[in-house]
Amino acid sequence: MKKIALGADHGGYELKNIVREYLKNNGYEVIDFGTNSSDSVDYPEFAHKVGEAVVNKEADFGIVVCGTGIGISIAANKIKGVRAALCHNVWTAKLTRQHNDANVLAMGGRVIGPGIALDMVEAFLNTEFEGGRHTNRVNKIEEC
Ligand SMILES: O=C[C@H](O)[C@H](O)[C@H](O)COP(=O)(O)O
Repeated sequence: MKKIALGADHGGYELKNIVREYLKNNGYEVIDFGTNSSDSVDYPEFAHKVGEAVVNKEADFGIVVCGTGIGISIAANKIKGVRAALCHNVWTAKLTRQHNDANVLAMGGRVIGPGIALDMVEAFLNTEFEGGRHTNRVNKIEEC
């Protein structure tokens, strides 16, 4: 069973909960690092918890959500070994797995609706890294 780490600030809290219930209902194990209310919080805290869980292999993948997805993806990418991709559609959610071997999906709770978000989550979690010409590129990211 795939294990997914979730994190959000207040701007992503509602969408994060929708994603959590969807994942639980579809056979995934979920580690929810919060936030757990719509009270204002700072997104780096949640990005870092999710990122650490992914690089420490407590989770197979992470999903992070803030208002735009921008701040929380920037913060997640500060953790060495995290490749967080901010996506707004299924095409990019799929391609970032195939080409970038992304291990964290970032979304904007104030940008996209739950329908597209869940389709993106499915695409992200069920697409394999293609390797090949992309392997050197991903390795070069990790050398930085
Ligand atoms: O990139 C940052 C995120 O979109 C945050 O969710 C956003 O900045 C929070 O804004 P506010 O404090 O105005 O709710």
